[in-house]
Amino acid sequence: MAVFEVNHPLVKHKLGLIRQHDISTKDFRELASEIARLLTYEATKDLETEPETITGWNGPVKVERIKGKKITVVPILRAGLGMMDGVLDLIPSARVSVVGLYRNEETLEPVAYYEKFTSNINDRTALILDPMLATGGSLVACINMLKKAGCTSIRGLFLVAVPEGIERVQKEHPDVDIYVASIDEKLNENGYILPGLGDAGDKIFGTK
Ligand SMILES: O=P(O)(O)OC[C@H]1O[C@H](OP(=O)(O)OP(=O)(O)O)[C@H](O)[C@@H]1O
Ligand SMILES: O=c1cc[nH]c(=O)[nH]1
Ligand SMILES: [Mg+2]
Repeated sequence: MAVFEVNHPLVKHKLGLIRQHDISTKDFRELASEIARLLTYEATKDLETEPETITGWNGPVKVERIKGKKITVVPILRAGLGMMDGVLDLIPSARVSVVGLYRNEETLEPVAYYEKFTSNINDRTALILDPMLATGGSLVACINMLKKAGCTSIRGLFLVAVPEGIERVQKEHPDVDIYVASIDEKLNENGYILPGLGDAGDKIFGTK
């Protein structure tokens, strides 16, 4: 498994803005989407292409098109929806598969409540979307659900992660690659990422 921390200046700048404590719902949403777009650019840079000849303005012209497995985007409800528009901006024809998970606030264990996958998920690369990778429990649960459905090619896109969550996923699912805008320091006693973003779901949905 490879972990890519995307150290692009635009990503760093936008992370600085999204960490602001009094950020509005509107700004948080816009920045989550913009960073997701930049992560998508990185997470798709090794997709294979194949040559094709099309008719251009002056006759035949050789172009390239993406070949191989098509993509399904997998937002983890709720907060993952905040990254979806940014990803679909770059991959507009991707199918969307949805996983509903919430973290029990006391045990920090993930609770699954919804699953709706695109057909033929075994023929697609899954791009899991979630702003936060904390203990890693939610990501491991989501990967388990995807693999059970037959998916064999999985990547995850996150705004912020911590080393312990990454290590857990590396151990349980060494075949899954992770793209993250920032690997932060640690979890606090309530399982929140420091310095982190706070509760990403609440910030995207305006529920606090
Ligand atoms: O790595 P973990 O320790 O599992 O924590 C990360 C999960 O917690 C958050 O979701 P939350 O449970 O707050 O649900 P929400 O998106 O509905 O707010 C976040 O969006 C991740 O899914
Ligand atoms: O810091 C965290 C950890 C889990 N979920 C969040 O929304 N934020
Ligand atoms: Mg939440």
